[in-house]
Amino acid sequence: MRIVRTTDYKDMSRKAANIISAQVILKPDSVLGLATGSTPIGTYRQLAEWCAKGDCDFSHVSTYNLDEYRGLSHDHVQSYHYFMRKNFFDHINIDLANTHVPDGANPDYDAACAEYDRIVADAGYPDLQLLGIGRNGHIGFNEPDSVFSKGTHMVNLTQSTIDANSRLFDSPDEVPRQAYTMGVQTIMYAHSILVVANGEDKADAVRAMCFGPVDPQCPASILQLHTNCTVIADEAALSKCPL
Ligand SMILES: N[C@@H]1[C@@H](O)[C@H](O)[C@@H](COP(=O)(O)O)O[C@@H]1O
Repeated sequence: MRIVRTTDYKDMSRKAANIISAQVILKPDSVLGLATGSTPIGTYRQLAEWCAKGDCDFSHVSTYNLDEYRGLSHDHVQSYHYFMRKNFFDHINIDLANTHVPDGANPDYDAACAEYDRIVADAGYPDLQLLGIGRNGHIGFNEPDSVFSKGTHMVNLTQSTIDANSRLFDSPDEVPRQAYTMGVQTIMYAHSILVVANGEDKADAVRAMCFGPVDPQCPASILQLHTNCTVIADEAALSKCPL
């Protein structure tokens, strides 16, 4: 696991965007695994800026998002389908047909999850998987558990995740209680992984991810076993790490 320290959120976002941009320059038909949350927004903005200048071409790229709330339509403003269009896809030259997000609108979770596993596997798994990290060490929506999850599956969100994500909804009651997420094993199949983290409220999770025991109680800790994983984090997020 490589750890890159950045001064602040902007610096983190630019460095992460540089790595994604290099991936796409070196392999124009890259398969990218993408994440939601507030952390990667700056990375997406930077990439969109470079794309507008002609420095980064997404026309042959395909994308697979980690997760989606169960029960939200694709155009619901809090859905991750909507989030990705608003924060990234609408601002780059990607073919929307090549973008994929688990189908939270399909109430049949077995079918929705099996279908997503199939298309991610058919794509050969991401060349680069971008990840944020939850305050409790979750990745995608893989919450602390007694085992590491495998393929795409439905999860019941923990109260701490519901509380953390409620800032994006009008009221906590509106936050969906369930989601579909790629499993930890699928995430580990990515050929390279890039984790972005900023702010003091991520410091415990970042310490557990990078220096704690590999334990499903901190799902991100398994990334220590990935052979090509880079963590880009600001001073505050790294403040509890023994560096
Ligand atoms: N499912 C997403 C995760 O993929 C994301 O990493 C996490 C942290 O979000 P933020 O970056 O807003 O702290 O939030 C959500 O739970």
